[in-house]
Amino acid sequence: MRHLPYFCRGQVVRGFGRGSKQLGIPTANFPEQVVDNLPADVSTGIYYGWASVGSGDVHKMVVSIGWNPYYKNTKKSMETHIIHTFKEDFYGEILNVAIVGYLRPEKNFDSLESLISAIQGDIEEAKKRLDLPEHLKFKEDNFFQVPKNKILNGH
Ligand SMILES: Cc1cc2nc3c(=O)[nH]c(=O)nc-3n(C[C@H](O)[C@H](O)[C@H](O)COP(=O)(O)O)c2cc1C
Ligand SMILES: Nc1ncnc2c1ncn2[C@@H]1O[C@H](COP(=O)(O)OP(=O)(O)O)[C@@H](O)[C@H]1O
Ligand SMILES: [Mg+2]
Repeated sequence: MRHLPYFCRGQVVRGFGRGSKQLGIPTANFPEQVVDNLPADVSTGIYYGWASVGSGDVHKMVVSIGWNPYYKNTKKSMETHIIHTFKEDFYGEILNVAIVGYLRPEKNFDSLESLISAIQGDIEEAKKRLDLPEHLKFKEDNFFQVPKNKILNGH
């Protein structure tokens, strides 16, 4: 496993629309290119860390990297659930993430309910761990100090 933290940003794209509708847990999906550029030593699995949208506030997050065995995806995805209630969707905006810790490997489940409760467990565990000083410090990292014009008008 790579030495964390791992920082990355990219545009939020559409996935299969399952996160909100089937699970009640929306996940902001990164484009294929961002997923393909993950270092080989960032293994698939469920991680936690910090995230912000554009130049917005930094929130706790959980992120899933892999093939979603429950849904048997054929393409690897990287999906971030931000632990915050947003007023509206933010497709097309830049999502900034700092992955600071690993929770567990991806698993298959025998029901949707079991998948949902596993994810809810991940969220509770992430909330606790992110309060530890060793993780809390990354909330203030320079990575998140992005000037507005740089990220809104792009690249
Ligand atoms: C914290 C977290 C843990 C997850 N764990 C698993 C898992 O163990 N197995 C799995 O098949 N999918 C897992 N998922 C992925 C969900 O299946 C996925 O978010 C859902 O299919 C939504 O996909 P969509 O963005 O394409 O709509 C996890 C997602 C999150 C946010
Ligand atoms: N707390 C949140 N965390 C992640 N995405 C959120 C959140 N609140 C709203 N969203 C929006 O919901 C979208 C993800 O919903 P989801 O059902 O997973 O659809 P998709 O399959 O298109 O990724 C995100 O792209 C974002 O615009
Ligand atoms: Mg999603």
